Order: sequence, then C-alpha cells, then structure tokens
Amino acid sequence: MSEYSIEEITADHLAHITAVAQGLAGDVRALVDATVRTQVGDDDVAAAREHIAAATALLRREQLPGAFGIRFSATAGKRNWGNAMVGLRNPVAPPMHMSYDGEKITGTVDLGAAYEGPAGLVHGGILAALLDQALGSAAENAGVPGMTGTLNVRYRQATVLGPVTVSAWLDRTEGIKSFAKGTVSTADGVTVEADGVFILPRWARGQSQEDAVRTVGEG
Ligand SMILES: CCCCCCCC(=O)SCCNC(=O)CCNC(=O)[C@H](O)C(C)(C)COP(=O)(O)OP(=O)(O)OC[C@H]1O[C@@H](n2cnc3c(N)ncnc32)[C@H](O)[C@@H]1OP(=O)(O)O
Repeated sequence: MSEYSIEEITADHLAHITAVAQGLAGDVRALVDATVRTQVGDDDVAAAREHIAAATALLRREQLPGAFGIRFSATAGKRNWGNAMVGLRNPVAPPMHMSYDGEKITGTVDLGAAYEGPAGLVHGGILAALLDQALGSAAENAGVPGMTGTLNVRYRQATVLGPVTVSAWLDRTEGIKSFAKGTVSTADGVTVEADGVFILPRWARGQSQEDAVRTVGEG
C-alpha cells in the first residue's frame, strides 16, 4: 500500500517550502547537467567534488527516515514532491509539468543531456516512465485510479532531446480496470504511443473513492 499522510500547513508556509524545494532541486538538476557535459580538467573536477561532498553532508544533517511519500492538506492539496517524474523537490524528475483540461492531461518537459539514450535522442525508458505517469494521472484525474498493471509502448520515431509534450486520457473503464492512452510529441510530430491498464488493487477495493485516490492515486 502506498504511503501517504495528512499534514496541515498554512498557505504562507506552503509558498515558502515550495520555493525552497524548487530552488534546491533546480540547483541539483543543473549540477547533473553540468556533470554530464563538463570538459574541465582533473583539478577542477576534484575541487568540484569537495564542494559537492560538503553540500551533501550539510543536507544529510537532518533527513527523512525514508521517501517523501505523498502528503495531503486542506490548504495545499496533494504534494507528491518525491515523485520521480513530476516531484518538485526531486532533481531526478525532469520535471514534467502537468496541466488538466477536463479528462485530458498535458505534460510538458524539457529533456536535456541527462536523459539521453541513443546519441542525441531521449532514452526509451524515460519516455515510458513519463507516459506511465501521465496515463496513471489521467485515470486518477477521472476518479478511477489504479496501479499500472500493463503498459504498452510503441516507439514510432526517435525523440530528439529537447522539449516534448506528453498527452494522456482515459479511454474506458471495465470494473476495477481503467484503460488509458497517450502520446509523446515533439516538433517532429508524434514519436511514441502508449496504452495501459491501471488496476485498483485488491487492498483498495473496499475504500471510498476519495481514499482510493489518496492511497492508490499518485500523480
Ligand atoms: C496513479 C497516478 C500516476 C502513477 C504513475 C506511476 C504508476 C506506477 O508506476 S504504479 C507502480 C508500478 N505498478 C505496480 O507496482 C503494480 C504491481 N502489481 C500489483 O500491485 C498488482 O499485480 C495489481 C494491482 C496490478 C493487480 O493485482 P490484484 O489487485 O491482486 O488484481 P487481481 O484481483 O489478481 O486481478 C484483477 C484483474 O486485473 C487483471 N490483472 C492483474 N494483473 C494484471 C496486469 N499486470 N496487467 C493486466 N491485467 C492484470 C486480472 O486478470 C483481473 O482481471 P479480471 O477481473 O478480468 O479477471
């Protein structure tokens, strides 16, 4: 079962911690990009490593015992800040920015050098992960959340590193199963298509819809 918690925070405090988390994650993302692309010599690399080790030690002074989890509050809504695709305090997340128009979800993301697979192209696993997130969120947004049971991904053409758009929508439901579809597009058109089935797990089937969205839903 997923970890989630209810934590009441004020709007001012939310604005503050959002800015701090986004700032730190953005800095670390920049560090990752700089690491992939640096051409400096060994001495500069050694000096940079000392700074990085010092920053890591500073952040380690006070840590959560595990993952961030998913937190809810009446004022702040849902905070999935540790999420690997969209989490705003997770530098591993590209991050994908999601917007909702009825049941259609649009994710925008700029994939730089850290997301490379084939030379100059986006890694297929990253594209699958973005689609997993977007399709799962489409099911959740439609009120029928589920865990990914099966995700089919068809890579139609190469996806060049840079800005990409992910679209996702709920196709249909069959009992506890939600079927969602989606695409990845670039300036070249649609590069990837996906469909998936998201299943309300056995342990969540007695829950209210609100609780199911909290415990199963993620995005
Ligand atoms: C939601 C917001 C965004 C989320 C983005 C991120 C999404 C994720 O990454 S989720 C993490 C990855 N997925 C997982 O870890 C899921 C792991 N698997 C599981 O938890 C379970 O196997 C689960 C929930 C999929 C199904 O198990 P369970 O609840 O026991 O289902 P069960 O009662 O056996 O089967 C129910 C139905 O689903 C079908 N089914 C079961 N597993 C699958 C599957 N993997 N694929 C397709 N169909 C399946 C069964 O055939 C059955 O169908 P029918 O009712 O027609 O006979």
